Amino acid sequence: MSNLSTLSTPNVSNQTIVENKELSLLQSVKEFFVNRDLKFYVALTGALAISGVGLYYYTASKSPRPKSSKKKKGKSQKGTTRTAASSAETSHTGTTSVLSTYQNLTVQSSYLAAKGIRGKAIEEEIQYEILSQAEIEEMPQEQRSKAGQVLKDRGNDAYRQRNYDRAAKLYTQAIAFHPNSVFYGNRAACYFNTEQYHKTIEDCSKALSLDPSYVKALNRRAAAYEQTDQFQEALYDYTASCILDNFSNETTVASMDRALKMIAEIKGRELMRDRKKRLPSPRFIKAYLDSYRNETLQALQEESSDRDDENTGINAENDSQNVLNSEENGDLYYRRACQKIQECDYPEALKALEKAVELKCTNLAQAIDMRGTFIYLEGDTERALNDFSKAIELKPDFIRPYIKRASIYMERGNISEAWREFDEAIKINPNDPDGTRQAIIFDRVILAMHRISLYFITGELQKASEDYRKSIELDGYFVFGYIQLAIAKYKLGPPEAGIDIFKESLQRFSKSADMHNYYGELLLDLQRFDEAMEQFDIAIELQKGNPLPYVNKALAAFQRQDPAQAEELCRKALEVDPDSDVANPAMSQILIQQGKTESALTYIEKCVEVSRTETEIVAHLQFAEAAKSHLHFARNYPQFADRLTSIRGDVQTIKKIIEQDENVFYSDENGISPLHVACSKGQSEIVSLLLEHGHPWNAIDVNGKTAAEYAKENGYNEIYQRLLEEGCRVELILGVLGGKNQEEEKNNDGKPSNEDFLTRPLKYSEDGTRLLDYENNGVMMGWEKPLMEKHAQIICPRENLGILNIGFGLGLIDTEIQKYKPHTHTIIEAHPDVYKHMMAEGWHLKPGVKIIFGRWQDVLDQLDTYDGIFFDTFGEFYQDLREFHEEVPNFLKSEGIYSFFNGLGATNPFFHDVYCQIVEMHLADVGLKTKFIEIKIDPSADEIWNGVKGRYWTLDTYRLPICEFMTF
Ligand SMILES: C[S@@+](CC[C@H](N)C(=O)[O-])C[C@H]1O[C@@H](n2cnc3c(N)ncnc32)[C@H](O)[C@@H]1O
Repeated sequence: MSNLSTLSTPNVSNQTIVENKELSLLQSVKEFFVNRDLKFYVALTGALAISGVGLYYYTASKSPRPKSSKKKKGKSQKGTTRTAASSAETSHTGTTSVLSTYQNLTVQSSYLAAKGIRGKAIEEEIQYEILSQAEIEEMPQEQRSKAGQVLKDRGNDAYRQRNYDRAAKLYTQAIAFHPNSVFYGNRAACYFNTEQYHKTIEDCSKALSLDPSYVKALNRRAAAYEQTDQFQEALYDYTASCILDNFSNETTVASMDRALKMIAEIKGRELMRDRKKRLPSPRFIKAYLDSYRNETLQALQEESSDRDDENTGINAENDSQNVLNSEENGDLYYRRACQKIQECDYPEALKALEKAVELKCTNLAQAIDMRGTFIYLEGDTERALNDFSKAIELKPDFIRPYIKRASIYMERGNISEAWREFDEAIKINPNDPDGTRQAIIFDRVILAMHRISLYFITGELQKASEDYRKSIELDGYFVFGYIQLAIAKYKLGPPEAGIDIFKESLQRFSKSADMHNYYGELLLDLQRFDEAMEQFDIAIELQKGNPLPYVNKALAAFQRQDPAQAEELCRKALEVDPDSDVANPAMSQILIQQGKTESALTYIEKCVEVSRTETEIVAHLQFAEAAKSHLHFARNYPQFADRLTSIRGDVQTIKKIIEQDENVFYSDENGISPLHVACSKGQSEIVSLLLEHGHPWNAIDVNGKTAAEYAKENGYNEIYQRLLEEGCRVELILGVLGGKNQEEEKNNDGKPSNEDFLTRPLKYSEDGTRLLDYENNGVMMGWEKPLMEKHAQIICPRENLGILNIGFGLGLIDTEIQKYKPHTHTIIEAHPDVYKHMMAEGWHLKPGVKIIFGRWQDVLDQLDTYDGIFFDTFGEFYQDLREFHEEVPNFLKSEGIYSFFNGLGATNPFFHDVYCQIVEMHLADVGLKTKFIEIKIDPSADEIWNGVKGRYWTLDTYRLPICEFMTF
C-alpha cells in the first residue's frame, strides 16, 4: 500500500492538501479500513481465514493478456447440510423394548378402532397430529423419527401455502415426536413470518444447540435480533453464518455489513455525545498549524509581543502569568496563546484564546480564527464554521478563515461551496496597503495550495501543477509547494518528471524531513524499496519526533512480506507518538493481516479514541466490531477455528471432512491451503484426495506461490507432475466450456481490453527502449531485444523470404527481420500511435515492407501465405491467441515457421509450465508441432522496471516456441 496516491489526490475528506503532510498516510490507512470490503476483513481476522483465493491465471501483461480476475471457487458450497444432521438423529434409536412396541401398537389400534378409520396412510396422518406427548413417548424411536418427518413435510406444505400458524403447529408436533434442528428452524421461520421475534430467537437457539453450524438458523436468528434492535447479537450470528458459509451468500454478507455499520453508528453517536472534547496529538496539531505557515503566526506573535513589551514591559512567562492573574487584558491572553502555541501546549493555548476573545483583544479576528481552528481540530466543525464566519465579519480581508471554511466544505464533499469560498478570498485585493506584508503573501500561497487540492479532487492535475508553479513563484520557501508539484508531475507522468522535481528541490530543502519522506513515498510507489528506505531514514534522522517515516518504512517492510519488521517499525512510530492517528491504524492493519486479532483490537480502539470526527470514529468502530465478532466466532466455534490445523497432513481428517461433505479448501492467514501443506510434505495420497474433492489446483499463498512449487522445492516431482496434469485437465475443460465467454474474461480483468488499449494514448520513451500505455503498463520493453533477435532468426532462416509480423511495438523484431532482407515484410499494427510512429520513422519506405493498419482480426483477408510468421500483440487474451492459432495454417507455407511471444503465465513458473503445455496441445489441434527452446534471461533489476506498472516477467528462462506443420 502506498500513501502517495492519497498525498497527491486528497479525497473529499481531506481537509487540505497542505494538511495532507500529516494526513496522507493516515488517510491511506483509513481508506484501507473505509473502502475495504468488510467481508474481506472479517475473513482476515483471526486464525481462520477462509480464503476466496481465486485461480491464478496468466499474469503477464503482455500478449496474451492475463485473465487473472477470473475466479473459480473451490468445491461449490452445499449450503446447509441439514440432511446430515437429521440422519444422525434417526440413527439414535435408543432401546425399544418389546413391551413398549406392544403398547404402542395397542394405543394405535385402539385409537383407530375408535375412530373407525382404515387405511395405513390416513391412519398415520391423523394419528401423528393428535397423539399426546405420553402416547408419543410410548412409540419406538424409529417410528417417532418417521412420524416427525411426515409432520415436517406436512408443515412444509402449510408453510408454502403461507398458513404459518398451522405449519407451526405441525412442526411443534414433529418436535414432540423427534426434536430436530430443522423442525425448530422451520418453526422459527413461521414465528418470524408472524412477527413473533422472541419465539423465533428461542427456536433458532434450540436448533443451534442441536446443530451449531446450521446456517439458516443463524441467519433467521440474526434477522430476529435485528428486528428487536439487538444488533450486537445479530452481528455475531451474521458473522458466524458468513464464515461457516465461506461468504458465499451475498445477502448474508450484506446483512453482516449492515449490522456492523448500524452498531458502529450507534456507538459512534454515543461516543461523540459522551466524550469530552479532545484535541488531537500535539504532533498532529503542529503539523496542521505549520501547513498554515507558522510564519504568519510568528509575525503576529512578534507584533503582539513588541506591542506588549512596549506597553507593559512584560516579557517573561512568570511575569505574564502574574499580569494575567491581575489584569483582565485580552491582548495579554492573546499573547499568551501565541506563546503556548509556540510551546506546543495547545490545550492552554485554547484556554487563553477563549479568554482573549471574551475580553475582546486587539487582534480579535485572528484570535477567533485561531480558536475556530482548535475547535475544528476537536472535531466540532459547526462551531468552527461559526468562528471563521465571525472572523471574516470582523476582518473581511482576512484570507485564512475563508480557506478554512472552504476546507470544511471540501471535507463535507460540498465542492461548489468550497469554490465559492476560494473565489471570495481571491477577490481580496493583494495590492492593498497591507498587500506588501509577508503574511498576506503567505496567505495567498496557502490559498493557492488549497485551490489546488480541489483540482486534485476534480482530477484536473494539469491545472493543479500550473498553480503549484505559481505558488512557488509567490513563495519559493514553501516546501509543500515543491512536494505537491513533484507529486502532480509524477501523477501526470512520465514518473521521471516527478522524480526530477524532488531531486532538484532536495538541493534546496535538503534538511526538510517532509521532502525526504514524500520522495520516499514516491520511490516506494515505484517499488524502489532500497532508495525509498534511504529517504525515510534521512527523514527520521532529520526529525526524530515524526512517526510518519517509521510507518512508511513499516508499510514498505510489509509490502516486502516482512510483517515482523513492519510490526517493529510501527512500534517505534508509536513510541514517538502513542496517539498517532497514522501509526495506530497501520499497526492494527499489520496485526490483522497476521491474524493477531486480539492485539489488533487494542490499536483499533486507540484509533477510535484519537479520531476527531464521527465519520472517522464510525469507520474505526466498524472494524473494531468486525474483529470482536470474529473473536466471538473463534470462541464459539473452536472446532471450525481448529479445522485448518487439523486438516494439515492427516489423511483421516481429510477423509472425515470429505465424508461430511465439507469444503476441503481453506487457507490460513498466509494463504497456505491443505494442498500446499500436502505438497510440501510429499503426501501424494492427500494431494489426490484433495484434488478429487474440489481443492483448486492453482491455489496460491500470500506470496503468490503455488502448491506445485512447494512440491518441486521439496523434491516431490511426481506430485508436481500430478498437479501439472490436473492444471492442464481443468484448464482444457474450462477452455472448452468458457471459450465463448471471452467478453466476460476481458472485462473482469480490470486491465484494459484490446479495444480500450487501442483507443488510449501510448508513450514512447525518448531513447526508444520503452513503449508504455496510459497506465504505464509496459507494452514493449528494451530488455526483450535479445529475445526478438532470436525470434527473428528462427522465422527468417535465410534471406529473400516472405515474412509476416503482427504487432510492431518498438519495432525490435521488425528491425531484426529487415537484416534478413526479406522478399516481403508485412506488418500488421492496430494502434494509431504506433502506426504514426512507424510512418514518422519511414517504415513504409523500407525494402519489402507493407504495413497493414488494423486489428489482425479485421485484416485477415488482405494476407497472403508466408515463410515465417510472428505474433506479439498487447491487451489480448489467451482466447485471442488461440483464435489466431486456428488461422495460422491458412497463412503459413508448408515449410514455414511460426512463432509467438510466449508470455503465458510468465510471473509464475508452475503456471508457465501449465500454459506451455496447453498451448502446445492447442497448436497440435491445428496440425502444428511445437518445440520450445530455452533462453536464460534476467530482467530482475529494479532499473528495468522503474516507472513501469507491474512486472510482466519474473522468470529466469524464456521458452521460445518454434511451430511447424506436423509431418505424418
Ligand atoms: C508487444 S508489442 C510488439 C512488440 C514487437 N514484437 C517488437 O519487437 O517491438 C504489441 C503491439 O501489438 C499491437 N496490437 C495490439 N493489439 C493488436 C491487434 N489486435 N492487431 C494488431 N496489432 C495489435 C500493439 O499496438 C503493439 O504495437
